Amino acid sequence: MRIETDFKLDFKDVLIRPKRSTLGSRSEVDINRTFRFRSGIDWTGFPLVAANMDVTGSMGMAVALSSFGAMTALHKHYPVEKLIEFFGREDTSNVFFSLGTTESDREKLAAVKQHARIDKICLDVANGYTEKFVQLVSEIRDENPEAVIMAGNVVTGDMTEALILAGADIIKVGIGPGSVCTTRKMTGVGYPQLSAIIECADAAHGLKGYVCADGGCTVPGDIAKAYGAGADFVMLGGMLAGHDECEGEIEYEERDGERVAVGMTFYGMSSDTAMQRYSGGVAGYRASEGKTVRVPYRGPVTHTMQEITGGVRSMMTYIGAMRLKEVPKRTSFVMVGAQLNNIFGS
Ligand SMILES: NC(=O)C1=CN([C@@H]2O[C@H](COP(=O)(O)OP(=O)(O)OC[C@H]3O[C@@H](n4cnc5c(N)ncnc54)[C@H](OP(=O)(O)O)[C@@H]3O)[C@@H](O)[C@H]2O)C=CC1
Ligand SMILES: Nc1nc2c(ncn2[C@@H]2O[C@H](COP(=O)(O)O)[C@@H](O)[C@H]2O)c(=O)[nH]1
Ligand SMILES: [K+]
Repeated sequence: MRIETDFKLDFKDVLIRPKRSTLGSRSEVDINRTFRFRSGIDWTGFPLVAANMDVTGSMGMAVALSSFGAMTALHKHYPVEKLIEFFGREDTSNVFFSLGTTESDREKLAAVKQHARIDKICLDVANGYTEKFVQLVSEIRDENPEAVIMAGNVVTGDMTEALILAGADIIKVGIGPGSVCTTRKMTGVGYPQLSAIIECADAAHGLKGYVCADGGCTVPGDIAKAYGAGADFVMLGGMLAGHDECEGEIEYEERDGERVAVGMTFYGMSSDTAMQRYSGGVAGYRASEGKTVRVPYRGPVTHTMQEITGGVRSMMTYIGAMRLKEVPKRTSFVMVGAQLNNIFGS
């Protein structure tokens, strides 16, 4: 047994220190960034990604976020016909095709590729530390030499490097920080998300790779901190749940004779709910590592996206970063014991 005694940080442990700047307005900053991937593909946009979860990784979300220049990783449970139709019809430069480790996921990708161009792939597993996963990344790279490949999840520099060397362009970072995740509770495994981003970004950038901070953002300021820590992309589940563009039943209540939308169910992809839906239950040797919650109904995602982009723009003027790419260089974090005044709620 060994103990690492460095203190590792989460979003809640830091604030970003303001710096003098020449920027006069939040309209002057550019939240878009251009990436050149080693496959040769360029992408320009606001590097935010809707998570490949049933509720948020929807085709409706993909269309809505695209209008903000942001991305969506579709969930992996769409039937092949629907994917062929979608990838054939829409501009999909902001859309990831997601797959896990099963042979049927790969067959689906192959089938869709016969009809449409797939140039962004998200290879997503709970535990990115297995040799099998490294092997899978390298096979998917061989089969898709021109695609941008995002792969994860991991939380340390060594595994970030291994997956980039195996062929991934973007490493997805986060084990256990998610809003409907119970991995830390069930397994005791995890890593504080801000430190994970800092350490994985350092490793990835040294190899000309990128990182996507996945999970744990609860407010726009957490997204700002993720960019400050070196995240090239930020993935959101919970913050995008509850909107019209999500997949899932909206719940209604009668209020004063009127039927009003009040909530929506949101669940982890490793929860009982997901396992009942896709695997006919929880296998005997494992436990669920996700929960099912009811989130308030929040209307169209546009308003939430405006809050997010507005928050990021404002952060950039506070630290004098004209472009998103400059944010980590301009970021000094201060460690804090408390950060929010909750007298009227959070
Ligand atoms: N970022 C995070 O912290 C987490 C994210 N998730 C999300 O939920 C989705 C579904 O997860 P899930 O159904 O658990 O599995 P995955 O779909 O990620 O992985 C399944 C494969 O990995 C093997 N595996 C080995 N060790 C583990 C482990 N510790 N946890 C999970 N699988 C393992 C499984 O074999 P076998 O079943 O035989 O063990 C199976 O072959 C993931 O794709 C991810 O999006 C889930 C948990 C954590
Ligand atoms: N441990 C688990 N993690 C999960 C599960 N379903 C999804 N996830 C991860 O969470 C993020 C989204 O995080 P959020 O804080 O923005 O909501 C998602 O991308 C996955 O990596 C799960 O069942 N268990
Ligand atoms: K998680």
